[in-house]
Amino acid sequence: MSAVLDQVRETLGLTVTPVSPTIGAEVAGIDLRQTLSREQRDALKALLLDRKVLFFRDQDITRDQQLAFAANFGEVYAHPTGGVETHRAVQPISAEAFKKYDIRENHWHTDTSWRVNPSFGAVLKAVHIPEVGGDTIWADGHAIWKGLPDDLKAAVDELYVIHDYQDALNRSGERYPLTAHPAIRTHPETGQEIFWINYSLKPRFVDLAPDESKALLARLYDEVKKPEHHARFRWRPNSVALWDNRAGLHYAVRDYGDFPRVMERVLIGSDDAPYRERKPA
Ligand SMILES: O=C(O)CCC(=O)C(=O)O
Ligand SMILES: [Fe+2]
Repeated sequence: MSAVLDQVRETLGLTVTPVSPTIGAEVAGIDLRQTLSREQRDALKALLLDRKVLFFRDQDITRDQQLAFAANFGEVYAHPTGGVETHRAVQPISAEAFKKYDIRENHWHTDTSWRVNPSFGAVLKAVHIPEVGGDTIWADGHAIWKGLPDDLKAAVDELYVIHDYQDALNRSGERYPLTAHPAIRTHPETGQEIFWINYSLKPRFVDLAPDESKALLARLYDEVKKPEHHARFRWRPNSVALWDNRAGLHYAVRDYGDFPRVMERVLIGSDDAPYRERKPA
């Protein structure tokens, strides 16, 4: 495992348990109710860059503490669909909360990709876990890119994808312009090539005919779905996840029937680091 993990274990007494070779780790030995020291914050940031998503158990944090934890990594962003009554930037994630939109989290997606500068990441807390099911899966965008067959890599390398939030929100009456991002982005901090297509926002490739675009997206979706690229998390009450939205995709599994499932999410700012142009392969 990476040097970052060894260093964090030694210097801060954290227990870091990777859940796959490249993505995900459970982190114990830290209390998210407390203000983080600079060393703790820097260590978690380094771990996050390395692991792409971090999981914490038994963190009985208030909404204010969740906001404060998120703020260690950037400015908190209030999503336009709104927050809980008491906190505008704590977004309820549940069937109930999404009733008036066409938003579904059981597509492979990235968060707020309709923005010119999408979010850096998010802190998600489990509030009410269904009796069965309701896991969340994160996919390593770099592993997806690396695993693409050469012809797919070449086909997608220079393409831009449309992110269409208007369609998802059409029942809310709000208006959003279309945004385009490269299908393969360079991560602004790690420099990794990241497969970054949001399948929940009616993706289509700029410069491809609709049929061609659809066929290519479908072939790529098969790559995204490969379990080898995934870290799957089984929630318990007071579980918390922190992910780097620039590093891959995620998917909330809708396998809990009518059991209620309630999560609360704090989005972390925009990814203000400039998107570097990718060097030709
Ligand atoms: O509900 C979940 O597990 C994840 C939902 C999601 O996609 C998000 O919070 O960004
Ligand atoms: Fe999401």
